[in-house]
Amino acid sequence: MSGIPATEYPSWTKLQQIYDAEHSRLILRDLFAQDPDRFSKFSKEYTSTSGPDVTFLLDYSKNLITQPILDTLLSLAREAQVESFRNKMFAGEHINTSEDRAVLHIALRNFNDFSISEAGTDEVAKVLEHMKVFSNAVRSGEWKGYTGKTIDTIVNIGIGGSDLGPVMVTEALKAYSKRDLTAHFVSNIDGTHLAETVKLCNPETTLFIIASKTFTTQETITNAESARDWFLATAKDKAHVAKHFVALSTNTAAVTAFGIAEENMFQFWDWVGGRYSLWSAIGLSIALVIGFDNFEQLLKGAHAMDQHFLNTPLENNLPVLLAVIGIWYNDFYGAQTHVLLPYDQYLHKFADYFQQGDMESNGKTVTKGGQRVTYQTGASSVTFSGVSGTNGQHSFYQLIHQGTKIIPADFLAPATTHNPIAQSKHHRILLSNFFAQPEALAFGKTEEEVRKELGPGQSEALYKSKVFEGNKPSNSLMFPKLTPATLGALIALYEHKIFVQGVVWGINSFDQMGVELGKVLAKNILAQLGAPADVKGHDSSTTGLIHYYQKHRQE
Ligand SMILES: O=P(O)(O)OC[C@H]1O[C@H](O)[C@H](O)[C@@H](O)[C@@H]1O
Repeated sequence: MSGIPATEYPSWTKLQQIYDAEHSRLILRDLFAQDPDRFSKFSKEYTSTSGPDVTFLLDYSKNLITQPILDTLLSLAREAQVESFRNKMFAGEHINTSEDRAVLHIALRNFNDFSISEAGTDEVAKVLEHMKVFSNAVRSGEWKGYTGKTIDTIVNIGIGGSDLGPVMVTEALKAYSKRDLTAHFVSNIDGTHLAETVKLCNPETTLFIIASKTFTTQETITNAESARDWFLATAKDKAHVAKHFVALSTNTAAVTAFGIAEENMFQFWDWVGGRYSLWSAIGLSIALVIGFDNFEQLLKGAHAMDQHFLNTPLENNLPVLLAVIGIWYNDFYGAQTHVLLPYDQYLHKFADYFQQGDMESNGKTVTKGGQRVTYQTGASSVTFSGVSGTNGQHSFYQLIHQGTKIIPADFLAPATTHNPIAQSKHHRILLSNFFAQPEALAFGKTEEEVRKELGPGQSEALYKSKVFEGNKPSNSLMFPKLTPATLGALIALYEHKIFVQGVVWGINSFDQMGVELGKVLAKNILAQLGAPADVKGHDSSTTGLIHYYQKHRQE
């Protein structure tokens, strides 16, 4: 985030030279054969030094790197002043320069460990207490709906960062959930999302949580207003809204104007980016589903990872290692994609979540200094979403194994499952795939092996089609069990990875101007949808599409 183009660092030039001279010789089969200690050299175990016990193993030995390459990648990080910018973030400096804001999601899980002089950071504990009292009251049944019934359903209405984090975490920690409280998440402006959700709700026992940092997001406010209409169609009296609607926001004026009392508003601050907000009041639905104590464990697990990131030399710093290895593929191998592949059904939304985290943070073409970059950013950004476990193997892995593209992958899995059904037979099968896939990707299958396997007399085309070139890189990350604290640490690990990449690329990882443009354009068109004559100022394609809609709509 220095704003200096990455190409100006001496290590960038050196990496390009190394790539040009050596990449054809960087063959994982050979690298492993040459060095029996490769695994121990290129893997690290993380153990938390504060808070709840969290440990995991990061194996990065199946990457197309040697020690000199890794050293040069780390030099690049040093030249880009990653350490200094990391310290600035933790100190509350306004590193989000385009919006002149601090970037302090780390303050939300800091538990007064280190002091930060930014307005609002002193209020974090108060909001956490508010969340605790409220979530306990709802979970215990003490908080009643307008007819005196206990709340049994919550509906979080939010989009982007005000949706994806709570969705991902409540799914990931379902094993810790309160079974008699059902949670729904409505994000899409498509009325179908709300309509299908309220079909499952009883207005007397449903609590709506309106989650929006700005409280101006069109989708969220429209969904919230329609939810309120749906509720009032039964409840009639507007005074009942207070028992069934709460807000999570930085915008008190807009929340009160909507009709939600200030005491039912959970505050956060402009230094919390939307895609980094699950640790804030935006996590209220998480606290409701898994209980406040577990929510606190999530925060503490993340805080311990923050300390690791802050205090560990770069060569042992796990977010930094993931970041620079990602840069190696993105900027020197030209990789367009990076996949997150959790072998854990509970983590089936993990990639969805980091799609926003990575792509909205680092999908930028200009540096902080305003120069257009000449290299790829937002790298490792496109993730395949919605899959976990072996499901992906039966859909898109073919392209990773035998396609023409290089797609680096991160495999994640727990050693122990929360659901050891059939004496953990399922889990052993799952994990055997977790071990087998990175191995197959790295080492492939040679033509010689295929010929031996198939025997003579087959067509040449068949022999060739069964060859796996291998040399496809991956990281493997294994943890004992998916606990709230472990999940917190994993999320923080990837958050900091994204931060480090942004610093090296010289971009601002904390604004999202691209998203803003879409909002403005849609608003203009919305005003023109009435009649064909209103449709003005568009290209012939857009005009044609709007005219087709106007001809065929039935409202
Ligand atoms: O929480 P809100 O203010 O409603 O914003 C919701 C989302 O809006 C936009 O899409 C931003 O790019 C996201 O970062 C944000 O999470």
